Amino acid sequence: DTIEGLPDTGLDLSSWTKGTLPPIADVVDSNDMQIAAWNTLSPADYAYYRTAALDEITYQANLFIWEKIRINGFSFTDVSDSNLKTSILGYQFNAPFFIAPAAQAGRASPGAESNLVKAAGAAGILYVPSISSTQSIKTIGSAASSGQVMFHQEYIWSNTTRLQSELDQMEAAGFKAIFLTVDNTGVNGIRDRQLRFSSGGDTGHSATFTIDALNQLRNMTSLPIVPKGVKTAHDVKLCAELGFPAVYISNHGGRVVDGAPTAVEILLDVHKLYPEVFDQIEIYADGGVRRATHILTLLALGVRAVGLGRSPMFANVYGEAGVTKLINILTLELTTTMALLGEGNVDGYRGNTTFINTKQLELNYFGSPQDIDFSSTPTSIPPGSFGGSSNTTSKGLF
Ligand SMILES: Cc1cc2nc3c(=O)[nH]c(=O)nc-3n(C[C@H](O)[C@H](O)[C@H](O)COP(=O)(O)O)c2cc1C
Repeated sequence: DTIEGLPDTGLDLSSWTKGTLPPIADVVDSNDMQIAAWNTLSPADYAYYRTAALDEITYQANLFIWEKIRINGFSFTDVSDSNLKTSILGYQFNAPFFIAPAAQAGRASPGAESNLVKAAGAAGILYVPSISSTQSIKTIGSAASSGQVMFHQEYIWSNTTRLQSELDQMEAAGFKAIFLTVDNTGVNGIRDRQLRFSSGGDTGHSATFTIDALNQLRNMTSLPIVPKGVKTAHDVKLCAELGFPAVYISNHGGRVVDGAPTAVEILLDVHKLYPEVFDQIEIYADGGVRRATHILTLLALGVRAVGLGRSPMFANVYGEAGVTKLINILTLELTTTMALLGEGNVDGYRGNTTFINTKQLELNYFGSPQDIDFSSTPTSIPPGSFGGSSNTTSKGLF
């Protein structure tokens, strides 16, 4: 039997009591974290995290797109060394995945966002708190360990006084960049599970966020801005042309436009239509990432770093220890999978489509397998250009 439509990997719930936190030792992967949260949280809190827009077609597509992709592994290579180090906007982190902005961490644990800050800081990975967090910008910022780099997410509020004040608070609290979410154009998506069980989301999103407004906003902060929630190849190209240092491909975990393509499909479109973009701008992506294989697939398609939305929120039912366990699970899955694929260095995967076969998906998405030129090398921001300290440039080994 599957729970919540997730793959059946043999999790035994027979000793669990509904409404009680199960032993953390029972959790062996990110899907188990979701099932532990489903078992523990109130229906309202669980629905708030789990919900997605309308018929949840995009939510499901995010989770199951990976089934249409085959991963190629190579023998006869030396995989005795492992390296996951990844620069994001010129800052060094220990893994190619980060904790994406997701609202209201306090629904899972009284430690709320601070738990995520501490787990990310100890592991040396990036956390990007949401502006709709339980805790304040300042409280989240002050939970950081010394030298820990965080970015902050922001929405485009129609109230520019609020917007300016929040951007100023983020800068003052030491955040190094802004992920500006551009997919809630005036409104949130309509989410049935939230309507049935939970309370409404934030309001006050600007419905007039044109390129002129965007240019005004760029003058409101000295921090680098990365548009998040870009969901067509067209807008990826536009962000490169507008001179952003990076762009974040995301359908918001299926919570905004039901029917929107997955990050994988958008990336295929970018390869087909605007392959030069990979040499111009850093690309981040998220949606349905639950396994190391999902991360490596996105890297092979030209992504620099991959976001985790729901999984860390679910893991937070165990507090900081849960988030740490989730990070450790994904790190071990990554180093194991990379060794088995014959390339122990994460830089060897970026933009290297030798590792993936997307023909079945291309047939499904474009009507026929494409002759896409996958030869471009994804870009990374040069050291120091956005205040970053150390940085490495990616170079494929194949
Ligand atoms: C409960 C929840 C709250 C979210 N809140 C925000 C938010 O405040 N700002 C934002 O840019 N994205 C938000 N997102 C979207 C995530 O940043 C991310 O794009 C998405 O969750 C990735 O998909 P995944 O959950 O399948 O990993 C939220 C997602 C969830 C599940």
